[in-house]
Amino acid sequence: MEKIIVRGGNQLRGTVKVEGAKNAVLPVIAASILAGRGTSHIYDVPQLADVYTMKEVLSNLNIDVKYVDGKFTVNAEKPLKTEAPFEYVRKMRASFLVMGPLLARVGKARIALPGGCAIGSRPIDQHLKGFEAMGATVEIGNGFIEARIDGRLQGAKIYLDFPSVGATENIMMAAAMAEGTTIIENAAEEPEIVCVANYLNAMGAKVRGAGTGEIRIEGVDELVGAEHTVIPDRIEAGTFMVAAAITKGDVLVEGAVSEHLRPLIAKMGEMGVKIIEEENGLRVVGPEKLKPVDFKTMPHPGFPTDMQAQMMALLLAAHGTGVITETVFENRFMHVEEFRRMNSNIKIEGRSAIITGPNNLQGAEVSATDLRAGAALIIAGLIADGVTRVMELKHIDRGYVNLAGKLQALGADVERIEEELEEEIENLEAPAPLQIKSI
Ligand SMILES: CC(=O)N[C@H]1[C@@H](OP(=O)(O)OP(=O)(O)OC[C@H]2O[C@@H](n3ccc(=O)[nH]c3=O)[C@H](O)[C@@H]2O)O[C@H](CO)[C@@H](O)[C@@H]1O
Ligand SMILES: C=C(OP(=O)(O)O)C(=O)O
Repeated sequence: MEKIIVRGGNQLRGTVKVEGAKNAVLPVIAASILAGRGTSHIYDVPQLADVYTMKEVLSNLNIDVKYVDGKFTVNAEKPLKTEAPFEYVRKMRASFLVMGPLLARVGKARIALPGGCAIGSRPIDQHLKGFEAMGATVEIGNGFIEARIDGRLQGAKIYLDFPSVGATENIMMAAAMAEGTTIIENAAEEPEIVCVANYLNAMGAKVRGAGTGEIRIEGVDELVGAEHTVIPDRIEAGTFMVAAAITKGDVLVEGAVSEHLRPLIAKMGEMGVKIIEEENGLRVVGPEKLKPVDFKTMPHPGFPTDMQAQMMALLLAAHGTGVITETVFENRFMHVEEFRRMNSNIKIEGRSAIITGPNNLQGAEVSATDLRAGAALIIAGLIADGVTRVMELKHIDRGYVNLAGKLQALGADVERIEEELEEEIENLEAPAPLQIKSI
């Protein structure tokens, strides 16, 4: 089993480059199913476990997919299969994003039910409500959701009860080839939605208003393959920003887009972190003494839930008490137990975590309960006394390319290692037992 080993105490310095956004590339790859003609070329595709899972999902649908050197090529001209089995959906909930495109292209999709995950039950009722409003029938049974439509999906007005990112994307993709106009009200406004809409439009779709709460999609008869570059990953960028700040470091996060990071920049600024906009990214300079802040996670442009755990790590180092309220997911505080193993003072009251610092963090063996929790534990390890060992790296690999290597390049004492190898190194380092010869 692999683990990441962090020895605290080093300041981060230098430049780190941000990858293409995981949460944009997954729906973009799903959207490429809509092209009945031509090949799509998608650039800046990060080498993540989730990208490989999505590649498998598409191959399984009889789609030709190639992924070489950050470029993803998709050709969906052959007759499509319509099923995404549990082995994929279990690994990655975003597999469910193929439902909208399949319904639009072939009028049928059978996808395994996503089920719950570490951060909450995560229902998909808003996706299904959208498809039903567009005329599809939806049946659930034997662990699958099957949606069908005779003929084409029909444009509809759909009000989302919550601005769900996935539901907005799934409905937007389905509506791109529906008959007539679809209006999504209370749509999610995340930058990733805009990235998907731009790709759809490059394929010939007519999507307007992405990035606002009302998206208007005029359905077209056909979409064709197109070229598209994925936006930089604002959550990866934010993760390095926090890592730089906690070590009182000075790091240029190359490719970070300030427009996508407003809530994080504001809150880190309130904590005393200096964030300077440079031509090619954001430079982050950590202060001697961090101040505490309160914040609530919210849909964009509110504070992103995907940065909550990393910011909790930063609050552990702040002088005073800060309160984090998680409103997007009902159970996204699994990392608190792991932080406690590192000697931290955190209280949970309902949906809020109360963090009092500064904490004298101690290295410990901890588990990445989800991908952001994993990143947050590594960040805490950067200032902990002694050695932090982070396990369950499969979660981290879903969303971060070479996180340990990138931190190491910035000067952190971080390495990724096989458990057996660590034992061997420890044995080598241990002093040889004293030999007493009998006379
Ligand atoms: C691949 C991807 O892009 N993942 C992101 C996406 O996930 P995802 O698209 O799954 O997140 P949603 O915005 O859909 O979910 C937000 C909340 O709405 C609820 N909900 C959602 C859909 C639905 O039909 N019914 C319902 O009740 C969820 O349980 C959750 O409590 O947005 C989340 C919120 O910013 C991020 O944390 C994830 O990193
Ligand atoms: C929760 C996340 O992703 P997913 O929706 O893919 O689980 C995340 O990226 O933090």
